Amino acid sequence: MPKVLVVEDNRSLAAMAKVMIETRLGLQVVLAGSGAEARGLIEADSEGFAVALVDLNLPDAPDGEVVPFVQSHDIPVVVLTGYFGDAIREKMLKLGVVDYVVKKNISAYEYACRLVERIHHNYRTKVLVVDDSRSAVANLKHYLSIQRLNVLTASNGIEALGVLEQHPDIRLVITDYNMPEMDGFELIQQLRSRFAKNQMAIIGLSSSADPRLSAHFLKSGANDFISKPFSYEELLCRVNQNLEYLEQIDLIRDAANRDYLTKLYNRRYFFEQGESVKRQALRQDRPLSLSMIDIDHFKSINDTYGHSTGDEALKHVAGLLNESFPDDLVARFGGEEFCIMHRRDEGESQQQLENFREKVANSPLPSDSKIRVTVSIGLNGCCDQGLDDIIHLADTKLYQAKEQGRNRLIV
Ligand SMILES: Nc1nc2c(ncn2[C@@H]2O[C@H](COP(=O)(O)OP(=O)(O)OP(=O)(O)O)[C@@H](O)[C@H]2O)c(=O)[nH]1
Repeated sequence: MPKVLVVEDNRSLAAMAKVMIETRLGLQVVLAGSGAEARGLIEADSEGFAVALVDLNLPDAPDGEVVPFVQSHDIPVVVLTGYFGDAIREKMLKLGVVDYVVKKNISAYEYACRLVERIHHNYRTKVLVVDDSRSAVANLKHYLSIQRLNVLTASNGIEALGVLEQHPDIRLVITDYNMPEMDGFELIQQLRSRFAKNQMAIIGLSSSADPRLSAHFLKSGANDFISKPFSYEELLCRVNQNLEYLEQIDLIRDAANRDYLTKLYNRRYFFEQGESVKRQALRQDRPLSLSMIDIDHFKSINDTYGHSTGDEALKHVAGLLNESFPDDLVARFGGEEFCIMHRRDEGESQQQLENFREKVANSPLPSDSKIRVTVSIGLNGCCDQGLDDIIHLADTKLYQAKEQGRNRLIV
């Protein structure tokens, strides 16, 4: 699990930051009460810290001396300071800290917590910078790298489209307006024909004094616009805002696609995705198979131990499904019934499903070692029938498994 280092001599503030980061972000926090302790922890730690929150004024490092040391170990730093002035701001930005937070009240810690989350996500977020000026690209790359974003570059629109072919998971494009070959507007139009606004953010960039430019960028499909020259902080805020917006949309989309209790995909998503997995497999001539899985005598679990134990059993089986079929499309179809689209043929799936069936039968519920459940399974190959028909065939086999005594697989 990624770790966060909090360097703070005030114990209650340190404890508050720890609770906030651990409960909200699920990241592990390591506390250091002094500069010396921070140095010791960093030197002793081989895995490294994803980010550090560093108090500027420590008894043994009263003037931010810890900051360069932390940075020299390639750890991004968010500075916490009780006092704020232009001199400190200049000094910290020159050092290349991610941001500085004035410790005025709890909202300062909430902001710091959001920055930690942002950096944590940025490690796996790709940004494309498109500008024909090498110095502008270098400057942006430097600023974005401070925030731990993965920066790709292109010097015009045509080159940018090529980079996107290689990296379709780019989440943010920052593009200049005036470029040879293909300018910023044409690039945005091309991008918008492939990526919707809630899939990829685009920030337009220009040094032109023409006031119509920002509106033109936004009308072309950009999410935002920055005038050159800009400060590091303006860039930070705009980039963060746009990425946060995309991630909120991802969360909403994900919540709509998943079952609330087990967090597996729901039936609607299974049908939506299943069709495209099927089409892709057909195109690439790869095998597929489909299984229906049902927990045996589930009603009696509810009746004997109560509904919450029934819920726990569902989550338990869902956990084993995730563990056993990490590459497949797994969904809760409703009640105590699950469906898997396996990216392999019947023979291979049969072996995997037998292992899974045995694992379920041998794994008691975490809360009570006396309670175990079993599952019945129907498995069918995926040929050129429709998804409904394949599900129906697997379902028929599942009922045969029930009729033949349960806790078994019928192919
Ligand atoms: N706890 C809990 N129970 C659920 C949930 N959804 C459905 N159920 C219960 O699951 C039970 C399914 O029972 P049945 O369809 O009779 O099947 P069964 O008892 O598993 O019997 P067989 O399938 O024939 O082995 C019903 O009692 C539902 O109320 C849920 O989200 N949580």
